[in-house]
Amino acid sequence: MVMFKLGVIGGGAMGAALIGGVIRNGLISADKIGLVEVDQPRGQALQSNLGIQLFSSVASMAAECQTIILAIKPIQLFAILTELGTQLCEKHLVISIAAGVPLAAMENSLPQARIVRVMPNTPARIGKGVSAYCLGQRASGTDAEKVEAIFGCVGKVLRVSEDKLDAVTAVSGSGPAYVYYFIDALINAGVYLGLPRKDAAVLATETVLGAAELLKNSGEHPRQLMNEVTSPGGTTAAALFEFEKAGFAGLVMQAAIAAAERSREIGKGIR
Ligand SMILES: NC(=O)C1=CN([C@@H]2O[C@H](COP(=O)(O)OP(=O)(O)OC[C@H]3O[C@@H](n4cnc5c(N)ncnc54)[C@H](O)[C@@H]3O)[C@@H](O)[C@H]2O)C=CC1
Ligand SMILES: O=C(O)[C@@H]1CCC=N1
Repeated sequence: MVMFKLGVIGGGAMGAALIGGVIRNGLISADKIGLVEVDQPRGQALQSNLGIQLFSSVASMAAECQTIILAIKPIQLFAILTELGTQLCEKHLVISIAAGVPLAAMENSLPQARIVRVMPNTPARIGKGVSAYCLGQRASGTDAEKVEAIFGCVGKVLRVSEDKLDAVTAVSGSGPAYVYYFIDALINAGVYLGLPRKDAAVLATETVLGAAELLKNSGEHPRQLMNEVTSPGGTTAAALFEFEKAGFAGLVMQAAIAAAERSREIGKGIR
């Protein structure tokens, strides 16, 4: 258990996942975690379910919490930075998880605070996330340790340079949605072929989980593991031929490249 108070602005999908993980892992006790959430019923539900403190303004939070996570959408971020600007001093560490928004823009808005940018993902909800972070100019090695401790509560943590964060967003930030898209399609294929939807869902989900675990644990190349499934003249070869003809690999790459490009646009304030 560490002795700092953590403030979170925005208790949505990611904010709630982070708070839950930090409490579950015993890094910070619930009474040392504060939340500002404009959606009052949501804020109150998180307060009563998790035992955290609700603040009515970012100013009151900043007066009590020197480590603050910004878990609002990029479009909401600058209004919050403006509100925070006069409240923060060099003792504050601000951690932004907003997609696209560069450190320099936040450092301009908050000239005193130390800032870190992190890109987590939604499996953080069950402690199976992966996050990549980069330090702002004023942030220290101690700040890096703090970020690793917080995000380590919800999964793996990597440090990268800021120029890699759009790519990280495209691969792991948005990545869970690509995987669900694929699983959903595989379930529908099973249903088309006559499986009950419930069975198709178990088969598709366990297949993705098992294949990912095997890839991770074996250390083998994905192609090697693909070859292991693909018998000469067999069923898998027939399926993979269809993927090849449709340009599936190129499509996945194009989709991720579009996500990275959108992250860069968000960084430039393009709606
Ligand atoms: N959802 C995802 O997969 C990921 C999201 N992110 C980033 O995390 C951030 C949050 O995203 P989500 O949690 O998905 O969004 P969300 O919409 O689920 O949560 C945002 C929360 O902020 C609250 N909020 C809005 N304005 C506020 C204000 N002025 N003061 C206090 N609370 C306010 C909303 O009521 C909502 O509960 C975004 O910047 C996004 O780019 C990063 C990685 C993954
Ligand atoms: O779609 C988005 O903008 C956010 C960032 C990464 C995942 N979701």
